Amino acid sequence: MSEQPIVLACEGLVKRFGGITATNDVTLRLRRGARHALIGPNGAGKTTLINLLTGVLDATAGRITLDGDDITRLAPHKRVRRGMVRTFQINQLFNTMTPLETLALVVSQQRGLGAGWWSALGRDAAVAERCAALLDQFHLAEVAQVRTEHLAYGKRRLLEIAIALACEPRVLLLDEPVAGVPAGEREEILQTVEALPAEVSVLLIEHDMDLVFSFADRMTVLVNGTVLTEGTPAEIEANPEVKAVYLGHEGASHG
Ligand SMILES: Nc1ncnc2c1ncn2[C@@H]1O[C@H](COP(=O)(O)OP(=O)(O)OP(=O)(O)O)[C@@H](O)[C@H]1O
Repeated sequence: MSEQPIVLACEGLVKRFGGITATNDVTLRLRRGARHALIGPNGAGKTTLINLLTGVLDATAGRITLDGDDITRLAPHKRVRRGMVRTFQINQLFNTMTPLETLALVVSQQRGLGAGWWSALGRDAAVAERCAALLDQFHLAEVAQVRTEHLAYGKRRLLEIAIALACEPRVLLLDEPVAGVPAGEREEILQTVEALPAEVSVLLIEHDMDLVFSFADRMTVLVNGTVLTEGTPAEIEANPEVKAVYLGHEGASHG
């Protein structure tokens, strides 16, 4: 893994909100095909960092590069076009659409078919095939025609990841995929996340330590906006500083 080139990097990234430094000199490097987790207690600055990487927030200082190109000041949609995609919470989805319609919209948009998405699904075999493959991959085939507002919560979270993947990302920022998902529906999401395409570089932000430790081959621990340490899951688990930070929180041990 260490031989793989760096796809996404931030160097010395800083974000201040008035007197609060939410991101403090953060350097992070994501290699091609990475399974990298970003963890940290509540308020550590994970959401702020994701917002900086995606361009929702402007950095106060520092630099972000994608495939070596400086994207620090690039608009969010242009970062998506360059292959960096994040998952979005369900409340931003079209609730009255079905998973099939939603994916057809994203896939046809992605292929430059624009507003002709619905007829594209009927006429364009490639769009229909891609939608069918995504529905299959994300365990959504049997609910493909069900309006999203009627889907079980776990299925909605799967649809969120399917939508992100429909954008053909090279870098996927996976934002708390199992947050709020009932126990009985978690396994399906864990399996699906494990089965994401190997060539896609994934940065996972997650509180669930079972998922983090089963998924990640590299971890960065953020505390008070600062990188406390970075390492393999074994190194992170054995690190007394990490343990101390998590005491009284959700616990950095798993299983
Ligand atoms: N728009 C803002 N204005 C002022 N302060 C902010 C803003 N956004 C975040 N902060 C502060 O920055 C710090 C980091 O917040 P952030 O939401 O990034 O943490 P987090 O690690 O994502 O937390 P959680 O796991 O609870 O979601 C917090 O102290 C928060 O209060």
